[in-house]
Amino acid sequence: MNSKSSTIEVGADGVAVITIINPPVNSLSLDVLYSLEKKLEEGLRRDDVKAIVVIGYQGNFSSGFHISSFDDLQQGKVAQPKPGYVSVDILTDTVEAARKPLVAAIDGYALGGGLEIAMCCHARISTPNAQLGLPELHLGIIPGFGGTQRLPRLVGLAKSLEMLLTAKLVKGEEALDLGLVDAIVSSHQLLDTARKWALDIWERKRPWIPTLHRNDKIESIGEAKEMLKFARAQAIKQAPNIYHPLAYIDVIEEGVVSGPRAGLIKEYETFEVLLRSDTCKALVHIFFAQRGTTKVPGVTDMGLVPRQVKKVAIVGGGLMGSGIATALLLSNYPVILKEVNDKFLEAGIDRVKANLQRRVNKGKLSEDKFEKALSLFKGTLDYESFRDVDMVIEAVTEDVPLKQQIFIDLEKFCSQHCILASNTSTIDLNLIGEKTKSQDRIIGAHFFSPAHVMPLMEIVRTQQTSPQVIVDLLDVGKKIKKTPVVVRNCTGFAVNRMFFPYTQAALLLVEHGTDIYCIDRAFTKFGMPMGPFRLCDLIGISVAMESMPDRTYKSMLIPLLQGNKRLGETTQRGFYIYDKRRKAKPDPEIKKYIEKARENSGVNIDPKLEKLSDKDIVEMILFPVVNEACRLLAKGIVVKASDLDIASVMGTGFPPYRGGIIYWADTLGSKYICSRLDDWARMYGNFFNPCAYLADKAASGVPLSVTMDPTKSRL
Ligand SMILES: C[C@H](O)CC(=O)SCCNC(=O)CCNC(=O)[C@H](O)C(C)(C)COP(=O)(O)OP(=O)(O)OC[C@H]1O[C@@H](n2cnc3c(N)ncnc32)[C@H](O)[C@@H]1OP(=O)(O)O
Repeated sequence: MNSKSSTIEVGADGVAVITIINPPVNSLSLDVLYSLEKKLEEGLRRDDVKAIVVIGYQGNFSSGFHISSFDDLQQGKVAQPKPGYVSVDILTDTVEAARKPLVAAIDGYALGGGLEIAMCCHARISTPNAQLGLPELHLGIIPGFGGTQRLPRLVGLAKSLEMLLTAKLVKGEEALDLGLVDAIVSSHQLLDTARKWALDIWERKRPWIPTLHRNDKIESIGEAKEMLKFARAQAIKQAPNIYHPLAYIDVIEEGVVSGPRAGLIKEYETFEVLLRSDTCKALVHIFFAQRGTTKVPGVTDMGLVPRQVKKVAIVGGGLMGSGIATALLLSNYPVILKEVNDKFLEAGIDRVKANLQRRVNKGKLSEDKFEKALSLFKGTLDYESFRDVDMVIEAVTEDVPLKQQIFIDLEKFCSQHCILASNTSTIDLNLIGEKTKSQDRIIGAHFFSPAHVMPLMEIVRTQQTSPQVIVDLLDVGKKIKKTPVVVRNCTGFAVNRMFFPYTQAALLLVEHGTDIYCIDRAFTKFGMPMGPFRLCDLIGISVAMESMPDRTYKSMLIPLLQGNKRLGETTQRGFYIYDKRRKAKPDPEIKKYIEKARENSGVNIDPKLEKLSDKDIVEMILFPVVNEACRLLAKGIVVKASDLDIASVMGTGFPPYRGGIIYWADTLGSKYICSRLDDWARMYGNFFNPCAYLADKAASGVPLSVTMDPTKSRL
């Protein structure tokens, strides 16, 4: 059997079973599609075949078009079928219009092109655990095999808009309620039921209506137009910089107004354009970069098998500790939470309960699962119950002697195989473990607040951390649905290292005359969820990199604000003022603080910086971030540039459709970035000095993402 193909097997009942094969998730490469086309034609031609069942190999229907082929198609490296060939010629005019019924038997994933093939069939049978959806939005494209026309005809416009514009997947039961599938059966009954269903259609015992011609679910033109108008306004509001959400609406509208055939044509024409867009290229980069974070040379390529972590203990029930405990409980890990006294323990337990309860209130967790999570959760005031845990995550305040003592105690009480992790965001892990002999099993598990919500986890390894422990933590990370980025031990790791220059550059601009609120606006226009000052108010002002005085801009504004208890949202005042509903409003009073800060630091207003364009604001603040990211690459803190792209997107809110910090920088070119930093360094000081890595890349014209041997770094 070719691992990228499809097979056909005709049974004595006259049903041909066509299996899509491309493990692990049966994505549709051009090879697979061509093979599928041949098998479909064979099934339709053969006299001994009455009906056809389409199924995916080993429990997954298909995860859709093969995303790795996008690059080849974009660059014209492969001969591709004429536009619309798959969508119209094959799926619509051959499969859907066939004189033999086809039934899709869906288990596992039926996504993108996979679900589109299933929707062309005359019925769909699914298992309860199957996941169905059209997640093309995340790739900067629209479906290209008829999904924008068939989904609304199966589930109605409102639901299809929701599924398409949020890339939402639905499970078997919901798919049945919606009308996306026709029956739900267990995995072991799937094939038999689908065969029987196909024969029933052939014998006219069940309806045989092509999906494209169904009109029982789709709204009238008038109603549809209203709904699409609303959806269009929402899409513009939510993502003004990107076009493809609007393309969904335009293409659906064409189908509603001019008929599904016209909709299909507009769909594939639009698909072809979007496939070649910068947004698609950046989002596909993010797709693979995200999956690439778990591939760490010298660690994950050594054939190590993750050991099973059955029970976890958390030390410290504050905001971070309780968030981490929540994340673990939600993935069914038994968790012990340790605190120093009854009062703190109770508060920690209450935080965890409140986190879980909020999920129940939002409909994201059933009462049963809430009870199950709580039954796995225990509090303690000593280390006695730590003897059988497989992993401990320390999450106490950033206090070196305290953490050192905790690790001494952990070494005493935990078994020898137990992973000893710290959630520190600033302290050297070697220092934390200095007083133990367990350096090989000490590792950083740096979560971002709120830990049960934020998707990123930095896994920090020291020179001594064993690869086995890294592999174990990567596995736990996957199970609790975090995207891990493995970093080496250094000040601030990857995310905070990039975050420091971000806030400092913003403060430098303000002290030289740029308006705070103009800066924040420029960043929301750029695509960040909020600007640097609004973010500072939300998370509290970050500690400067004292250990790097050569590139620390010492703002006088921060101490002034802190001195007046303007600490951000928590005190209802910071760079903004906040009402009771935490809505931010610019505060004219802030001017007084800025003037005082200028006076204290002896900085004058620079007329050029007073009226910077949005583009210049973004560059003056983000190029120092790029510069710091280059230092991380030069030092080998991360193994590949794409890890920083993921860290920036998931840790700092960098817009994914710009591909992450280094990807974005490479679209502008290192030469341009370096020359601008050089200019600013001359005008505003060392803070902007380009590092050797960046300067080298600029001189040689090599993209920043091409990493060099860290041992040769001049940093
Ligand atoms: C014309 C059409 O309308 C256009 C399309 O169909 S575009 C494609 C639409 N489909 C998608 O966007 C689905 C993308 N895939 C996913 O979301 C997830 O992979 C999944 C939910 C299917 C599975 O998730 P999970 O179990 O966590 O496994 P995950 O690690 O992501 O995937 C397993 C492997 O399959 C690969 N893969 C998954 N779907 C793929 C696809 N559509 N194309 C190419 N590779 C794919 C992954 O890159 C990964 O490869 P690796 O092991 O070398 O890193």
